[in-house]
Amino acid sequence: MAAMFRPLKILLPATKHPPVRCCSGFISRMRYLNRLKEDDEACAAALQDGVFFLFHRLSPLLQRTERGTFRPAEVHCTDLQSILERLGSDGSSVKESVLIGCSEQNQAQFCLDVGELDQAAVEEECQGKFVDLRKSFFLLRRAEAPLVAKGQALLRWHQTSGFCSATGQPTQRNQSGSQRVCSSSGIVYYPKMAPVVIVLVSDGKRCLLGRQSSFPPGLYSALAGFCDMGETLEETLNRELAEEVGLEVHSVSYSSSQHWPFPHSSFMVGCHASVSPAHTQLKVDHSELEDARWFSLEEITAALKVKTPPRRGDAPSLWIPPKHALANRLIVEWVEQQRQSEKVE
Ligand SMILES: NC(=O)c1ccc[n+]([C@@H]2O[C@H](COP(=O)([O-])OP(=O)(O)OC[C@H]3O[C@@H](n4cnc5c(N)ncnc54)[C@H](O)[C@@H]3O)[C@@H](O)[C@H]2O)c1
Ligand SMILES: [Mg+2]
Repeated sequence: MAAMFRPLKILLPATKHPPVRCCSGFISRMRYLNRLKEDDEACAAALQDGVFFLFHRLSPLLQRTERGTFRPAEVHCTDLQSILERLGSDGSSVKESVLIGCSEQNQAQFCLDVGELDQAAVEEECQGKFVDLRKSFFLLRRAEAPLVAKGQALLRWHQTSGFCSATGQPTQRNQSGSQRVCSSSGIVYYPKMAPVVIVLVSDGKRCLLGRQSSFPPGLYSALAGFCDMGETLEETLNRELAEEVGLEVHSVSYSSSQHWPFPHSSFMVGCHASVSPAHTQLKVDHSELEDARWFSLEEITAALKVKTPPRRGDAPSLWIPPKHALANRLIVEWVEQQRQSEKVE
């Protein structure tokens, strides 16, 4: 029988999600940002007083804090101009920055790739280090990682969208970097994200995780798949589970979402789904997944305690995606739910 899908519902109390910002400060910031996106002159003025996150060939610049943690280096516009001058640049590249946000102090935030400058010289000037995005994403705090990922995704989009796919003519960006327009046809291009559904399936006592052969040893994650053209989220979820593990689920609920920068920009929609304990047999498609298995609460609890991936030569042990990944959030939510239902029983 085909799986039945109820409308997606919010699984957890709203307090588990980032608070909805309802103060007037938030509204005015959002309106200011929207104006900067649309109005080239206003954005050019904001560049003169903005803060900049620097990248070198798409790797973000990080600084070590006194506590030994990492944060993205923030450079004020006037400091940036002097640094560029000292490194022999005329500063014209600043207008290639992309707008990524607005601080609580209403200061516009931009990202700039200084890939044309000597990497070590910029690092010395800024007392930081350019670190590959995959590494830096997991070194940063949960609040900062998405900002850096967003900046890198936008910079990458501009670097690869210089020409119109209809006319082959150059495209020109607006000042904020929120769009590009073909100089010949006027076609407007916006940054693209690929929608992906990620789902944690439970049979009531165990949850289902899988691994691709490209994953590091021992790493298992919730199952994920790109949406095909024309599909609803529920249809993608249904198809992916059928394709990858031969399962039909009987209920689906929405948890939360995230922008995922790897390997390119995806918009990940996280869901929970259930199967009845009588229909848990897996038929894994090994062309897609190296392995998929049901894991008990004890196994998942132990995996959540693994803070660093096992090193080469260590005994193989289960570990799951780190805390910035939506898969981790789904797994933590499932563990909380299991513990709550254990208390009730
Ligand atoms: N944030 C997280 O917690 C988390 C966890 C697991 C997976 N992911 C991400 O989810 C994404 C999808 O997972 P998957 O690899 O299992 O997907 P998948 O099962 O759809 O298989 C990937 C294959 O789908 C095809 N494909 C179709 N549309 C595509 C598109 N727009 N872009 C790229 N490939 C496309 C390609 O052939 C590709 O090899 C991956 O990029 C992965 O990084 C994120
Ligand atoms: Mg998949």
